[in-house]
Amino acid sequence: MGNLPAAVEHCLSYQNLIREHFRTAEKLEHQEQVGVKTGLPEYIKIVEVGPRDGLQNEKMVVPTSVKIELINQLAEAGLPVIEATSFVSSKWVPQMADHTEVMQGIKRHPQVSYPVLTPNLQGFHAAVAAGATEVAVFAAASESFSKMNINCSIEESLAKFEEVIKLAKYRNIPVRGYVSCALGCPYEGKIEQVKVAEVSKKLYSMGCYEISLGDTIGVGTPGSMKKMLEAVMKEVPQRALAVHCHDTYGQALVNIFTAIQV
Ligand SMILES: CC(C)(COP(=O)([O-])OP(=O)([O-])OC[C@H]1O[C@@H](n2cnc3c(N)ncnc32)[C@H](O)[C@@H]1OP(=O)([O-])[O-])[C@@H](O)C(=O)NCCC(=O)NCCSC(=O)C[C@@](C)(O)CC(=O)[O-]
Repeated sequence: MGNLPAAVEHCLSYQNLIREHFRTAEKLEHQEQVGVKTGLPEYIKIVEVGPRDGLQNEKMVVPTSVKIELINQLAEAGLPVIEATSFVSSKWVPQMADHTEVMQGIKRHPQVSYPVLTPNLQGFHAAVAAGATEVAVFAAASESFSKMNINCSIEESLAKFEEVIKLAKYRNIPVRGYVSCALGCPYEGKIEQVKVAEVSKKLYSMGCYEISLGDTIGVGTPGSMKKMLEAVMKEVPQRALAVHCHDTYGQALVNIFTAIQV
């Protein structure tokens, strides 16, 4: 998965992150030429999401001290970005109810950034109060998933995210954007690529510095990944795109590899 020491250069503060983002963009521009020869980039940014996306799915709530130790060990292992928790309703996701304690308990490494999920202004305020310096908003390309996940339509969710992004910009806090169901939905099945591209474009236009395209239920294949990315790349610059692949059917690695090649 790429050149880890280069990835470790990633920086925590907004200024450094943005600087790094543009530096990455330069690297990527260079890679576009290298890539023509090798088909593979020299640099891959890894966003570790286990403490949030992994632990939110555990039936038993993992003790806060174990979460903190996990995040600290992931940082020690050299990961540049560790999504630490989410500031969502504890009625909806009890596994993340200890978000504030987690954020305040971890040892912050200056080279590591610790983004957290914030679905609305309430979550954003709580995240900032807990010490978050990067946040992520999470939309979906499926109306049914949006309703089931965050209790509102895609359009309504984008309005809430716009408020978060505006305030985040004002406070110099970078915002990452997710688009769930980019390759399929648990309720609607196939999702049109134009819808994925449309939601991605909206989040990017609002100010998300990176759009992570989620294969939420792991139904993607190399073929569908390639087509979806090609559709999204018409609307969002390639260097601002990431993929988030669930391994439900053992296809995550090959899908990630396809995304890297694309
Ligand atoms: C979005 C809400 C909050 C809307 O939930 P809602 O019930 O529609 O919210 P509301 O505004 O009507 O408020 C109702 C109650 O929720 C509270 N509330 C309102 N906002 C917050 C907040 N931020 N933090 C804590 N509490 C909150 C609010 O204070 C109120 O409390 P009450 O008065 O009833 O006591 C809810 O639906 C929710 O928390 N959903 C959880 C969604 C979630 O975490 N999903 C998993 C992450 S997404 C994901 O995994 C996909 C991803 C990112 O990994 C990519 C991929 O794989 O595709």
